[in-house]
Amino acid sequence: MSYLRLIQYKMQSLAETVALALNVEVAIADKNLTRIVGTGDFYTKIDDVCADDSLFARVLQTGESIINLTRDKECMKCSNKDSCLEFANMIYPIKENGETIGVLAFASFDPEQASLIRLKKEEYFNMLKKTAGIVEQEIINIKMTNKLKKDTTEVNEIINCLNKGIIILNSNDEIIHINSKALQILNINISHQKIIERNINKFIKNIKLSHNWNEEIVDLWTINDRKVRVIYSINKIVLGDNEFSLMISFDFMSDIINLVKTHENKEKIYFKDIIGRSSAILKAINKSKIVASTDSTILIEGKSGTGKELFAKSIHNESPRRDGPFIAINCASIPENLIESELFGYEKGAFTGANTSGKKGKIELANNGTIFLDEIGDLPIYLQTKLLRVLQERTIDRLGGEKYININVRVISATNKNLKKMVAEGEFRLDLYYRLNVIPINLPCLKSREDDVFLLSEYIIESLCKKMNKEKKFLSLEVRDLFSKYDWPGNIRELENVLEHGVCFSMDKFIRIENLPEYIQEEKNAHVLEIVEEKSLEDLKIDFEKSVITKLIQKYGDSVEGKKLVAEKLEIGLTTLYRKINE
Ligand SMILES: Nc1ncnc2c1ncn2[C@@H]1O[C@H](COP(=O)(O)OP(=O)(O)OP(=O)(O)O)[C@@H](O)[C@H]1O
Repeated sequence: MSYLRLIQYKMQSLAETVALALNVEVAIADKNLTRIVGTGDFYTKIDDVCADDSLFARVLQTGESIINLTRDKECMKCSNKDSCLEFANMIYPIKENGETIGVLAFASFDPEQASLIRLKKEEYFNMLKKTAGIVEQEIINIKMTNKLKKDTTEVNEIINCLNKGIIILNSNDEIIHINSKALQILNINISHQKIIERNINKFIKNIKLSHNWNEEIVDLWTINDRKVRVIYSINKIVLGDNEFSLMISFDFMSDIINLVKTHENKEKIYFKDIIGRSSAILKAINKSKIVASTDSTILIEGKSGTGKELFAKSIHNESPRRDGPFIAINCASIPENLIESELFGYEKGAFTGANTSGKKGKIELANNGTIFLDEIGDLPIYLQTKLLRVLQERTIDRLGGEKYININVRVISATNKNLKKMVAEGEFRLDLYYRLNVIPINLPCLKSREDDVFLLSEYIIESLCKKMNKEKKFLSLEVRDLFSKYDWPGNIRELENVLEHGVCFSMDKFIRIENLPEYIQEEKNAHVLEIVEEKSLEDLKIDFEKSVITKLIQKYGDSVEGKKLVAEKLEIGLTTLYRKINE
């Protein structure tokens, strides 16, 4: 629809006023030569299309005005000349951005009117020009209004998409935009329309608007007599003519904390980050890769430090839920009286000390993602029943809540306890055990993982050296020997700790026994005693000689120069040293 059409009624009334004041008839035709406004004889011809060889058409084509006061040769070219009743007319182009989009005409249908126009030609032409100017201005206004409406809709659309509360104020601190998240956070029982143009202080009592711009501020706002802890920032937006508005963006502090926790857990770990080539670990990785693409409930069993959390994260990050949250909760590390509210959340006022606005539980936070229930064997038996319902019905009810909330989570649980034994002893619900143990994944302990201890050591040492800004280090032969004999009750976590100690205290490129924590060194002595009891004195002498030579070569180097030094230290000839090395 053309802009002229949009302002048709307004222009009709303008035309009637002008016609009355000047004693002429007025018409406006649009770009398609359709008459859209008309007074007098023109009125009955509204919506008629003018001839395309008419004067209207010519003004449209050339963009030049025409004054035709005598029905002279100008009219002869018009195919409508025989039925035309006009005695005189003047036509002016209506332009928008330099383009002619219509025409405005003054015309007379009786001789008296015509002689008036002829008499006051200049004044009439001036009025015609001014009236065309009014029409053009009106078009600009309607365009601006349309654009503003569109901009407002766009701004609203944009700010509604933001996952933050956004309020925009004008220079009188009145709300001119507010997004749905803000309405939700403020929990104000008032419609969007009713809040617009109301002063911000009516809703947020103690908001400080004169703060440093763009800085994140943590503060307590009073909303509906509730104190709410928020983090907010204010940006000043300068509009034309020194008009400015303020944009307040804010969040509940508790939401931010939950978000941070969620992201902490969402550290991107994939199967490729799980180090190991032993058949036992490869079996676990392959099984996990297959189940990652499904939504099945998984139970990861393994001793402490075997990588249960690492597996849970990899499964999540390589599952269709990878873009959703990964929320971990350790059932053993939270005091028993807090587990229920941590897991299931609570409604406001559910118990003394509860957050006044209620709180989402971890399961609810994991909606559309994965909940990782670590150390599930430590979940108190009365909560096992509640968890069972979550697994069966996929709904939760918050503490003190009256309604069930639908949730869509994948459950991965982990344990280092023998759940089957716990079931037999009545410490774990059998039905819950079956629900959790749909796909069991068993993680092998480090001791049973063949040479993985060295592969893992290499990987861990490399990342530790990078972290500590040290040159690349290697395990000495003695340490390798110890590592392969040690039981590793703390599995990979223990290996990480032992190596951190080693890297920290090693002064050259080898990590030696003396660089390791003392309890491991004692372990070595225990092994020595075992060995002493098992071997003859002659064998022990050979072993000792071998370890001394190895150590000295590690210290002075494998070069001829290094070996000369070693022979000197041991007060033996170089040939004897070579023979011993060969032996
Ligand atoms: N295969 C592996 N490759 C690399 N790092 C590993 C591997 N397995 C475990 N780790 C590392 O060992 C440490 C312990 O792993 P994780 O926390 O996943 O074990 P866990 O079985 O969940 O332990 P816990 O039962 O004590 O909670 C982590 O730092 C982890 O990155």
